[in-house]
Amino acid sequence: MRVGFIGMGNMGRLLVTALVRAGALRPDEVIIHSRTAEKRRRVAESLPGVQQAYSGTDLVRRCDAVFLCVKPGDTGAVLAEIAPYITRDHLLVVINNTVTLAMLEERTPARVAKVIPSVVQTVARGASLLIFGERCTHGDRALLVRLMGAISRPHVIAEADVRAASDLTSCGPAFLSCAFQALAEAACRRAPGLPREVAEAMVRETARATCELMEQTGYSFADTMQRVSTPGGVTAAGLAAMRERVGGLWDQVLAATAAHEAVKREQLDL
Ligand SMILES: NC(=O)C1=CN([C@@H]2O[C@H](COP(=O)(O)OP(=O)(O)OC[C@H]3O[C@@H](n4cnc5c(N)ncnc54)[C@H](O)[C@@H]3O)[C@@H](O)[C@H]2O)C=CC1
Ligand SMILES: O=C(O)[C@@H]1CCC=N1
Repeated sequence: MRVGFIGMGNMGRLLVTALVRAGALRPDEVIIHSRTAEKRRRVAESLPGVQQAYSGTDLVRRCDAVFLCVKPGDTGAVLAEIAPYITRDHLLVVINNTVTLAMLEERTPARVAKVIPSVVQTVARGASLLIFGERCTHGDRALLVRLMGAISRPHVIAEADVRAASDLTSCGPAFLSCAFQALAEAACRRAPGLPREVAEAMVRETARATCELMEQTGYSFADTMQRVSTPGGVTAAGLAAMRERVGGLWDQVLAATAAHEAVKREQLDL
């Protein structure tokens, strides 16, 4: 089995590194290509045994499965180069939601799938999303579940649900960081003696421990809120203030990502 990765930016580099370090792929099973030679050289040097391809077509000819780790807008150019060399024996995997499985199936005879990773897979944690096209075989499904299972908790979902689910899993680290940063900043405005880095560390430690508490006890979010809210106490007062705004806020955030994605999909040269 040879698995190729085209695009050695943040995500391509992260996936190759995490999969090899987790032992999900042997270095000699991995072939990488990136538009910038320096980027692929750096990754190959950091992972001895990983091979470099000198063009997209070189990579496709040498691989059974190919991950397209480029930005949605660069997918058309990559496909223009590699599509003539893609056969039905290839598994073609896209890692963004803007490019649809139907677009790939139309352009190539490959079995196609979508894997939505997350930056938290740098530490081999968090959720990933898997979406399989109709041409995928049992072996393709097993392969992607095994690979992503080595570095994350994979969830197989319908393509129609990916935008919102991806807001939880792949945009999630940014959205949660934004919310946590605002919480720490609000505390610092009220407690001038509290250094910002200390407030941010307090939020991180509390977030990590809250998740561990829920995992270990089986508490839901509602259970956790109830446990913390002493009757007549301060948490309930704070939650009442939050509830006025937070539902509508997240609806707006998810509407913004969906609208942006729709525009970008319209602009694809696919
Ligand atoms: N950053 C994140 O947390 C996540 C990103 N994604 C998706 O991952 C994809 C890549 O994102 P990033 O790695 O953040 O972007 P990036 O810009 O860091 O990396 C893209 C890489 O593709 C290379 N590239 C472009 N055209 C090429 C071509 N024709 N041949 C070979 N290489 C080429 C570029 O040189 C660049 O290194 C995007 O589709 C994004 O939506 C998905 C989940 C999470
Ligand atoms: O911001 C983006 O477009 C990518 C996709 C999900 C996370 N990062």
